[in-house]
Amino acid sequence: MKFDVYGVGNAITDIQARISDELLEKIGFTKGVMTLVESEKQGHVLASLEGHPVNRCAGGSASNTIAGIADFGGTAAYAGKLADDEIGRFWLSDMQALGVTVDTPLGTGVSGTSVILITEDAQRTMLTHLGISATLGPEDLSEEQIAASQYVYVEGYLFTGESTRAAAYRAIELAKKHNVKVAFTVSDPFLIHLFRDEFLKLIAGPVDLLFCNLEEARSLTGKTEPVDCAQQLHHLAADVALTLGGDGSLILRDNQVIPIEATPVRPIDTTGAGDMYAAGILYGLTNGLSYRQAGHLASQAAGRVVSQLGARLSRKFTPQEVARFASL
Ligand SMILES: Nc1ncnc2c1ncn2[C@@H]1O[C@H](COP(=O)(O)OP(=O)(O)OP(=O)(O)O)[C@@H](O)[C@H]1O
Ligand SMILES: O=C(O)C[C@@H](O)[C@H](O)C(=O)CO
Repeated sequence: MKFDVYGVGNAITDIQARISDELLEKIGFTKGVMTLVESEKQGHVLASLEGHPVNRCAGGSASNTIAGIADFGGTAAYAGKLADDEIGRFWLSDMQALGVTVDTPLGTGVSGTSVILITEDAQRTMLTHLGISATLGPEDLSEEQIAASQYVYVEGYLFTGESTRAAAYRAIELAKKHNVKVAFTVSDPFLIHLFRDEFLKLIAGPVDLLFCNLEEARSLTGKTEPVDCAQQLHHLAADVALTLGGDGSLILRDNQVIPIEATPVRPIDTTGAGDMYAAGILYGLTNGLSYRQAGHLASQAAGRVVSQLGARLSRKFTPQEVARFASL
């Protein structure tokens, strides 16, 4: 079996609710970022959502990207840790239904969940309890599957734990050993405050393709203008995809700046926008598209996920749509 992409991440199930800014303020978490919390805290927050419809959906940053690649018709494998509980089995069956290879055995404990609060501006605020996902370690990776992949995709969230950080480094090491490209997503601005030097070392070292959003790029570079941020990062990494929310994205490749427009949509929920964008780029690059074509596909895919509730596409792309969007 050959894979377009092998993903490594915290396997998380999302529990989503749409709430007002007033309620978010009352709950008291920073809007737009991910905060790690204990499950008791999640329970208190969920209890305070009385009367709000709550929806459940498989999630996790790298796993959303891997699911997106499968949605386009790509081949993918994933390493992430789930418990043998109702949520873990739900997550796994969702991934397997997409044809994604996940060989990490279910463990004992509690599966990771993220309570995602979506405000009227379509922004998402995430309260994540990692549970067993934090125990993913180097031993959970498949060297054989990594060697059979074109890219390994590593999420920055893995750096919040010793075991998951070791898994990230091992995945990168195995990728390099087998001449597999390394793609890395910064994941969240708070991680840069904790791991700036480490991330910069990775970006200037083994990372072949970097994904980040504008806030992350500004924080990494100290620059303000998107193109200045992207160019500075491109001095470090061969390929850079800088996302700019509703303003689209910039792809930098061979000292060339490729601007990609956003797809005009009515935003409902931005959860997973960056993840789905990465799916479009990675699917495109591993399936013969140019960087510009991959960017168009990524923009269409991210636009679709922004115009619906949840991080996974509720309506998949047909092969005809993939071909049409990629040729724009
Ligand atoms: N309002 C929007 N309208 C259209 N497309 C959007 C909008 N917001 C985001 N996108 C698309 O999604 C891509 C990624 O968005 P963004 O830069 O917000 O990433 P992100 O911060 O990583 O997202 P998230 O963390 O919410 O998943 C953008 O480059 C764009 O293509
Ligand atoms: O970053 C996002 O917008 C969402 C995801 O990465 C996601 O679904 C997640 O990490 C929580 O499960």
